[in-house]
Amino acid sequence: MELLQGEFSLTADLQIEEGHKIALLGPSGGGKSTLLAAIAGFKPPQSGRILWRGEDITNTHPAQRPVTLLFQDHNLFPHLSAAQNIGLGLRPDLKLSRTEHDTVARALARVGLEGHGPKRPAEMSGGQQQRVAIARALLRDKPILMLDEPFAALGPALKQEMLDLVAEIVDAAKATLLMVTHQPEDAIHISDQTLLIANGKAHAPQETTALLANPPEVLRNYLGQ
Ligand SMILES: Nc1ncnc2c1ncn2[C@@H]1O[C@H](COP(=O)(O)OP(=O)(O)OP(=O)(O)O)[C@@H](O)[C@H]1O
Repeated sequence: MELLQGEFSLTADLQIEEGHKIALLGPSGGGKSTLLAAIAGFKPPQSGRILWRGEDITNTHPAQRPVTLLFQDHNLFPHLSAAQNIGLGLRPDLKLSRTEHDTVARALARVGLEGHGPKRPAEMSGGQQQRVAIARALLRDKPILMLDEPFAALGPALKQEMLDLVAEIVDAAKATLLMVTHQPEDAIHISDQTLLIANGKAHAPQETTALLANPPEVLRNYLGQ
């Protein structure tokens, strides 16, 4: 597919195999967020198609796509509590059953926020807010989870913990993960494949360790090697 955006054009001619955990790596402005937005249905391509399990979803409404997309920030509704924000992942009308309330409580505990359910985002730190957003994304149970630099606001220890949690949940659900990161060590930590995007071209995913052991020039420049 090809997507035009002002002066910028993104081309992506590639296939992603289900069940992989894929890091998106490449220079700022290269098109990483644009690719995720195209897959999620927020930016329509000018030409080409996006297929999911052989079905053309190029014109499918974002809500109907098999995808959850989590941004670095602006993920939570400020007037809702942490528990309500998570509950939205289960039921958009928030009419939760007792079992669903329990699921929300477990999700909060899972991201280390037991007892924080009644708090509103403004009463929480940036990292705590992001953990709430992650809890909701994980509950949505879609086959593709896309994270756009999700852990930038977290300290190193917490970031490792969250990467491990995401990996564990993605593996358990046999889901596919696409995660934008600027940290090669995060790519090594969580991904088995890495998709390089530079200068508006998305390359086919390659094995992360092999790619980073022998990076092409554009990746070497980006990594400062
Ligand atoms: N709404 C827009 N209108 C016009 N151009 C845009 C728009 N949004 C982004 N761009 C341009 O598209 C290009 C790709 O942006 P994109 O956000 O996908 O890059 P990125 O690889 O995610 O960068 P970063 O690592 O800095 O987040 C950039 O050159 C950017 O200036």
